[in-house]
Amino acid sequence: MDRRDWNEEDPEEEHLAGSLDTPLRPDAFDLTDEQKIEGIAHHFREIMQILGLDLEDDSLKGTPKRVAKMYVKEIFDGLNPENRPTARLFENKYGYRQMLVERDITLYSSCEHHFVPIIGKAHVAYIPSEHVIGLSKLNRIVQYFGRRPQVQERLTRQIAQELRDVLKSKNVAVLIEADHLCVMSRGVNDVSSSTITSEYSGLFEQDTYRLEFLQAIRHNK
Ligand SMILES: Nc1nc2c(ncn2[C@@H]2O[C@H](COP(=O)(O)OP(=O)(O)OP(=O)(O)O)[C@@H](O)[C@H]2O)c(=O)[nH]1
Ligand SMILES: [Zn+2]
Repeated sequence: MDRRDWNEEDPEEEHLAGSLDTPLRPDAFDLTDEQKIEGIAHHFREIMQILGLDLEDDSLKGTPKRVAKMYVKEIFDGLNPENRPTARLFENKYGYRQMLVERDITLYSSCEHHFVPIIGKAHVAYIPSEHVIGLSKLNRIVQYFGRRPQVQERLTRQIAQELRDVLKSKNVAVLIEADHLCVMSRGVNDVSSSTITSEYSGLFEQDTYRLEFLQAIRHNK
């Protein structure tokens, strides 16, 4: 049996293991956005027709195109690497060496199993060394990876990995608390449960840093 099933002796190796990539087809970028919108609108029209909806109806006739645009340009535009946020780094002239926590970042994503919303909050933290990052870029990174069909586990890890890459530091923490509409509004119809996922690396593997982070995100404004 794999040692790591029982004993996380090498946490660094552990957090780097596994595939973080959103599964994409090799031809994922062959079509332009306009071609994607046209294709999705065509197929969505068929879905609506099969459901028995009257596409001549004033209110419904624009829906296939509306949904297609929403997929390509809004809720799934994080599939397009061109939309990856550029992370503005500033020299850490202030010599700030403590934890920086950006908490309560609004998170919208979509469940890749049911294509319905995941709504929640992301909390991220890092410990600066040579550089600090523009605050809004933390929100933008969360937003970018949220705008894909996702499972919360992968979303959490993609955000953490991006922060490590951008900041060139392992000292990163990410915690997401979210409601899954696929759990709330259908299936088990549970409106009270929510899902918490996290990733800690570098100094955040240590209890003191992790607890400081957890305390910071629980504290009321
Ligand atoms: N691990 C994980 N599971 C998720 C996430 N979002 C949705 N799911 C689950 O994905 C599972 C899909 O299971 P299936 O049995 O194939 O789908 P289903 O028949 O619609 O399942 P029910 O939701 O139980 O009705 C469900 O249990 C969902 O709750 C997520 O972010 N992470
Ligand atoms: Zn789902």
